[in-house]
Amino acid sequence: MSLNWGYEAHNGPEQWHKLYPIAQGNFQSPIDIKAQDAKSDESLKSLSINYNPTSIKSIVNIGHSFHVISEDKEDVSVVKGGPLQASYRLSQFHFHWGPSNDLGSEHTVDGKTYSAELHLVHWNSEKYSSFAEASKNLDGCAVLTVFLKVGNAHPGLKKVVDALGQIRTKGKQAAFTSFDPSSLLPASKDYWTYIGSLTHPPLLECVTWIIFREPISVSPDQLNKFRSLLSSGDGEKECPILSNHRPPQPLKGREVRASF
Ligand SMILES: NS(=O)(=O)c1ccc2oc(NC(=O)c3ccccc3)nc2c1
Ligand SMILES: [Zn+2]
Repeated sequence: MSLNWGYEAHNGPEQWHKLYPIAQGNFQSPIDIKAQDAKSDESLKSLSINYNPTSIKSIVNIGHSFHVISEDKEDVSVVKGGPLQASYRLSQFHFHWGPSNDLGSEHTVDGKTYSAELHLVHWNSEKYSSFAEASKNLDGCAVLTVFLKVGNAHPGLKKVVDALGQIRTKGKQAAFTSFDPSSLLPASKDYWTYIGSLTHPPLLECVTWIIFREPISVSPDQLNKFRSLLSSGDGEKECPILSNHRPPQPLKGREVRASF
């Protein structure tokens, strides 16, 4: 496998360990959450999520997905509380999806897949000075995760989906401002949490995962707009991003806690 890892048979999740041996590590993500094995933990505080729409700046096609970039030079959009021992700064958010609506999420719940999964990526700005530095540490990152269940169109997703036409090909970037990521969170803040990794290379084991139990809705048309993004660059043969989800990885004895 060359350095350009992806999600196809020749460069996908089953090949990643050849260049990234940590892929076979003991704290890999995603996982299948077995709801009845999750330990209800009264000591888990409620999450304090404070997002400021002014921190959201741009949207970029990174080839295997798209990122909505948050300005992270200061603590403007942050999450703390819950399982976190520090304040974590929002760096970017993105989604994972599949070729059809019956799969696409990375985490699963009792074997159930959702149509897509939102990751809001944060890094510990109390201890580290950047995502890159934080990602080298077990307490470096926190990812808030929301499942997307196919059904009605989600109003909060509309602005994101409508911007995808401006970043159709790999490397394209567009201004994307005054967006409140909180509009993508479910009403209930019940969550599961466990220690794991980034779900694609460099697969670093630096993430406190916080996964909301309640999904938000997404319409088939909105999902098709995700799939209309191209992994190919301008002028190249068009190659749509139909799948960018890693399958669940071995739990290796880790505990999953529930806030509810
Ligand atoms: N699917 S995931 O586990 O949420 C996941 C997986 C791999 C990731 O690599 C990065 N890098 C940056 O955000 C970054 C931001 C600024 C500078 C350098 C890197 N975020 C990731 C999230
Ligand atoms: Zn992700």
